[in-house]
Amino acid sequence: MSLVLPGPYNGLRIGLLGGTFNPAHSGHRHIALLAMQHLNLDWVWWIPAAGNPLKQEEAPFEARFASVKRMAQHPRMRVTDLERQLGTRYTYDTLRALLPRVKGGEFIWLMGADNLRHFHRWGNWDKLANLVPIAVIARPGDARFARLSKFAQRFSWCRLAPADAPAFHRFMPPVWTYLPTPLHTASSTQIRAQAYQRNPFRQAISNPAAKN
Ligand SMILES: Nc1ncnc2c1ncn2[C@@H]1O[C@H](COP(=O)(O)OP(=O)(O)OP(=O)(O)O)[C@@H](O)[C@H]1O
Ligand SMILES: O=C(O)c1ccc[n+]([C@@H]2O[C@H](COP(=O)([O-])O)[C@@H](O)[C@H]2O)c1
Repeated sequence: MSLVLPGPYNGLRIGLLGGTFNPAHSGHRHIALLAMQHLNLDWVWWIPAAGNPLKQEEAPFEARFASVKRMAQHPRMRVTDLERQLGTRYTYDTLRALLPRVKGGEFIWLMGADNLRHFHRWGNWDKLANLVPIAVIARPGDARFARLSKFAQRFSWCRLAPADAPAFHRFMPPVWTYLPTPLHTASSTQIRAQAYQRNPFRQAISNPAAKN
């Protein structure tokens, strides 16, 4: 199967920012910009999830994709429907399908600190950590959940200091870092809740009350 990639990758360092993006917001852009800066990324590829295995009641892919397009306007950011093309939902499956097709590129998985807390519930989470370096970016919330997470404990031995993270390429995964960057409070849940208060009928497709 041929894959339409969002841009060049050979010899380049690319951050992969997967997300449900229901909708994309300025917090996502904030972490994409910080990751670029702290990890010396050439590009950030935003990957709207085909369907997050741990979430229900997502808005249609097309609407989420369009919201990412608006938020990712930057000369070194691209949006891709890779998961749609690959037919994958689990990140492990996405990366296993993608990485062999983009040899010559250096890829880093980007995620907010909230995802560390439940990372051990992701499909093949420990094998996933063996596929790519992972950069975790600070997010408001109780930092203990990240610090005490199964992931942080299991992989404590291969955690790099933030200053060493631009040298990810010198290490075989598993390797990860936690970037204690300035915080941004935006959240999709909050945006959906505000939209719902303004007009409950129009928002029925992603009623925040249905999430928990
Ligand atoms: N304000 C933020 N600061 C840091 N990371 C964030 C922030 N918002 C989202 N992220 C990260 O961006 C990625 C995609 O997030 P997602 O699309 O789930 O947004 P969200 O605001 O967390 O959504 P929801 O409120 O619906 O759970 C995740 O890795 C998440 O941790
Ligand atoms: O593979 C999994 O089991 C898995 C579970 C939860 C989330 N993910 C991925 O993690 C990324 C961020 O998810 P989210 O819910 O924070 O938007 C997105 O690309 C999801 O597809 C992946």
